[in-house]
Amino acid sequence: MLIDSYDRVVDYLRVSVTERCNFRCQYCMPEKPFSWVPKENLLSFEELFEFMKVAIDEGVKKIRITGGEPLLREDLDKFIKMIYDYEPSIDLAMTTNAFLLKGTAQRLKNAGLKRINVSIDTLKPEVAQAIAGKDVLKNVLEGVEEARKVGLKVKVNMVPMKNMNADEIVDVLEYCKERDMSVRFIEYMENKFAKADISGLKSPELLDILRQKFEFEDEGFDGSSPSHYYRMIDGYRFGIIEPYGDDFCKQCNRIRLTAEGNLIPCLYFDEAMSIAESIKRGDIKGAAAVLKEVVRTKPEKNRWGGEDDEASNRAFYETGG
Ligand SMILES: Nc1nc2c(ncn2[C@@H]2O[C@H](COP(=O)(O)OP(=O)(O)OP(=O)(O)O)[C@@H](O)[C@H]2O)c(=O)[nH]1
Ligand SMILES: C[S@@+](CC[C@H](N)C(=O)[O-])C[C@H]1O[C@@H](n2cnc3c(N)ncnc32)[C@H](O)[C@@H]1O
Ligand code: SF4
Ligand code: SF4
Repeated sequence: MLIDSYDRVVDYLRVSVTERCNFRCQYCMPEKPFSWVPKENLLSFEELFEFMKVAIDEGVKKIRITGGEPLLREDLDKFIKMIYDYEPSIDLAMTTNAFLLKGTAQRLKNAGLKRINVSIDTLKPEVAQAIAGKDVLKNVLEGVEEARKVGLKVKVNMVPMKNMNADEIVDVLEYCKERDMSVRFIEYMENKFAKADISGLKSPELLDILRQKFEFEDEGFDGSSPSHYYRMIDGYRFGIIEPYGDDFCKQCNRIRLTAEGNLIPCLYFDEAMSIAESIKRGDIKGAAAVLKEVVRTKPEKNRWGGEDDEASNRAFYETGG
């Protein structure tokens, strides 16, 4: 079992398979194109899998494939099948923008993927275009329908922003509720790659808007999910992810692996250790030692909105959010 210095059990590995993305979301990516990490620096799926076996053997029970946009990486279904075949009981999930999901959902499901979290920030085509930098909404919504049809469990993430999509909070919730998909509203996290003038809605503002339309009760945190959950009278649950509080850090169970093989103890901080060398050498003991060291050095909590109002230097498209 992997246990950090604050007695937290680490059993959730988020794996970013690429930092590349077909969207340029205002809150995540710079507007101007930039140079990506060269493809030769990426670990192959076989190499990533070698490390994942180590992590599973050490006690990881939940694996999330993310990015950038994970569906941009070829043969993702084969990678998912490798993980599933090694340990079918793993909670095997993916976070995606869903643009390419219509043509891939069935293959991913057949390979062993159990559930997906999809970003839907708006239901208006022109707003989707403004946020993502291209006309994406039709593909996204078709991708979600296909995923549901093939039997993947779907959750939705929305980042509500003032003067952008804040007036659609109720609409997005209703869209999800009608389809029995849980929605989580994510407070915008400041980072140096986002468009400078974004102003995100904070939890009290979100709750005020939702209370005008719905009745619900505070359910608190659910296990180790970063989301604070609320339950409506009819049983429907929605969540709010509040990184500016650090409540969910107390039960943090996660580490992150980038496509280049950097193992990251905390989403907020720059620190990371590479497993690439050990894995390429076939040094499984070395990779396991790096994993244990990263878990040992996991910080207690983030510093978003701390005394100095700090913002993260980390790119979410690199770490996978
Ligand atoms: N500050 C902080 N935010 C996080 C962390 N994990 C997830 N988030 C935020 O929550 C967003 C949604 O996460 P998802 O990729 O959907 O994964 P998840 O919430 O772990 O998924 P579930 O297993 O379905 O609960 C991320 O993109 C981040 O914005 C974390 O460790 N710290
Ligand atoms: C980095 S993306 C990667 C997966 C996929 N491309 C997607 O968008 O779902 C993962 C999550 O990070 C969230 N995210 C990115 N930048 C963020 C920010 N500045 N604040 C809050 N959430 C952010 C997105 O909304 C998305 O739900
Ligand atoms: S949030 Fe996801 S879809 Fe949007 S730019 Fe970042 S990685 Fe791409
Ligand atoms: S900010 Fe760091 S410590 Fe807090 S939940 Fe996220 S990864 Fe864990």
